[in-house]
Amino acid sequence: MTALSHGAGEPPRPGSASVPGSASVPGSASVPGSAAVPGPTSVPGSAALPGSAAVPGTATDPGAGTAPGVRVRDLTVVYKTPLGELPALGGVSLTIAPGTVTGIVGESGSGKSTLALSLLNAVQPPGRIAGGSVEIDGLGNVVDLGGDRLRRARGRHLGYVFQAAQNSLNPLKTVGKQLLDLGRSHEVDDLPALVRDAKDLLERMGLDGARVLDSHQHELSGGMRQRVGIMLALVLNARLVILDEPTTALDMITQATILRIVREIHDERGLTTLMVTHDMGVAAEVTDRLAVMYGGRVVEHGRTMEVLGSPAHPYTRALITAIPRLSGDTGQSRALPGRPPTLGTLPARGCVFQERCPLRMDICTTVEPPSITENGRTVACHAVEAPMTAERRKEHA
Ligand SMILES: Nc1ncnc2c1ncn2[C@@H]1O[C@H](COP(=O)(O)OP(=O)(O)OP(=O)(O)O)[C@@H](O)[C@H]1O
Repeated sequence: MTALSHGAGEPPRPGSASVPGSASVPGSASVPGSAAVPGPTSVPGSAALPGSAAVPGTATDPGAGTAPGVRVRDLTVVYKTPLGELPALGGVSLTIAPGTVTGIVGESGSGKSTLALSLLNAVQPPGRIAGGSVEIDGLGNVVDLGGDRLRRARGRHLGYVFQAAQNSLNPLKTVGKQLLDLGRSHEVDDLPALVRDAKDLLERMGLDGARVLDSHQHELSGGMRQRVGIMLALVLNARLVILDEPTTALDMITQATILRIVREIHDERGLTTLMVTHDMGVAAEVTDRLAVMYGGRVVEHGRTMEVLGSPAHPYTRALITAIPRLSGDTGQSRALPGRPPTLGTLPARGCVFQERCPLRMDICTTVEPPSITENGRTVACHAVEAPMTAERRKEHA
């Protein structure tokens, strides 16, 4: 997990426990030690959609108003370690269809937060994007964006909440004051409408909107602050929303409720949403597509119900078997044996999952499996690929 630090609008450092104030909030003036916010200027696609409380007076932006698609290609992100630069993402490719909610699941350290940060070009030292591209409709390749263009893009197009959102607010200002700062920094000219939208969002998430806007950070519980973080990510009406475990301070039932509400807002406003989660149950309920990560790779990606209903990759199968309510048999559920790799223990060659894989073959120790896509499902596994190839041969015989 990761946090988006604010102060200077600096993005977060994945994996670093020491990131101050995290979850973030697009746009807005930052105050030292405050939650802040990279990315200024105007509000993304504010054309009102049915049911949405759109932000009025916003920019005329070519990418605004429609849900963007995202194409990640061969993305490699490395972190500097005592052993040298090691890849946290090793050539990830992932296509996110416009208008979908895509869940990213996988054990701790699999690279979920690093991937989410890369979509904002927000990987911080000691990490860096070492190769590949992230094409976002209306924005282009964000890996090539920098400086003011990048800050503007984050505000206009990208709403985001990173984990630990509860620590990201400015302790010196009320939430309402921070909301107004956010609106001004994005050139929202109807600030009263922005406040109405914020209240509406907070109330949908079960809070007293007026009271929360009048409160300082210390007057709110962790779960309330996380909901404020979600509100701030949505209130500017960005069309691409990136949520990295935004509800961990909430109990399980409230988490599920809030994510259901996020899903409703996604549908009403016509967004593209990426949601990092540890919770496969939540993923099953609110996502359209699921990408399963392991060792800095996307090992399987497809329609959520298909991935969960008939997992192809042995890692996906193991993940599902480890969760009783998904495997449907509490007697059968068991923890995945072994440990996920760290940057220093990733196999130098072959498949990243080889050490824990029940289907391991000789080739798995020497050749990295390619990602093969069939019928909307992408799987990177030699053991899965062999039967698929045989099937294809039969079909063409
Ligand atoms: N600042 C850093 N310096 C060195 N290594 C890092 C740093 N941040 C992340 N990593 C490493 O990169 C890999 C991917 O980390 P990342 O935080 O993206 O995983 P994750 O799947 O989001 O994990 P979690 O579920 O625990 O948040 C891990 O091995 C992690 O230890």
